[in-house]
Amino acid sequence: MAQGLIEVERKFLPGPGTEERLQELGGTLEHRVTFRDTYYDTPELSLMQADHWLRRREDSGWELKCPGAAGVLGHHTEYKELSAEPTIVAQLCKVLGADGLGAGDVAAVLGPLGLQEVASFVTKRSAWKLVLLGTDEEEPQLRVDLDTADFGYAVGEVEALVHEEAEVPTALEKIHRLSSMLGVPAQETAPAKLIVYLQRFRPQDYQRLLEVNSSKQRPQGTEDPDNCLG
Ligand SMILES: Cc1ncc(C[n+]2csc(CCOP(=O)(O)OP(=O)(O)OP(=O)(O)O)c2C)c(N)n1
Ligand SMILES: [Mg+2]
Repeated sequence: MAQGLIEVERKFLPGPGTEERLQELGGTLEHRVTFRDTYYDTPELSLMQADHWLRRREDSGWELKCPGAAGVLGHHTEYKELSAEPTIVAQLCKVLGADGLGAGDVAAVLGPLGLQEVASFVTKRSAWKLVLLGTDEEEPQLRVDLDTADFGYAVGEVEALVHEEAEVPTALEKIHRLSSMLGVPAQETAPAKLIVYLQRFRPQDYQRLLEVNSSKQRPQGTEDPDNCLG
């Protein structure tokens, strides 16, 4: 992925007819791929608590997702994706309040920053692309990923990659239109694979994240329909 693009996406729960529906809508299957993601954080989950998500994806290298202007908003999320290692290291140092580690490899700063593996799982993905007919602008093209993680959780995402914040509203409008054409209920949200992994295999970490997010996002005593952990 090109450096610093903004990923705008909406997750949903795919059904048995989702691929057929994508074909009916003119979508083309780009590829089916299998990869392992390994996520890293401090023992206190300082990165995740700051809405930063560091992972090494097999065959793609290091990636850091940082919140965009919206972060998690209602049913969609907006993240900047960093993939150049010096940029990732600089951002990690900033978030974790560390100085003087230079701008080297991510692997070299894991130890000094106290980062360790917190989750690792394999995803089988079918990746689709689609141009919505009847829209004035072809860009941004929409992508739909249908993922199944090796711990038995399936999730889809409709996403657009844009270069700047000004393009986000158009991207969102298209994402919502396609989601509706795919039959995704307007109010449906689906958690990220990593969040379900933590919920199942690291329940204390999951609880900790939930508490931090709840206290950040809502006034005391109110409901939390848009909790960013989905
Ligand atoms: C509903 C919701 N979604 C995401 C987040 C934030 N978040 C949780 S885990 C997480 C990191 C994993 O992101 P995700 O898009 O689920 O991973 P994946 O689809 O495998 O990667 P891609 O190929 O798209 O780059 C984020 C950003 C959130 N807080 N709430
Ligand atoms: Mg995604």
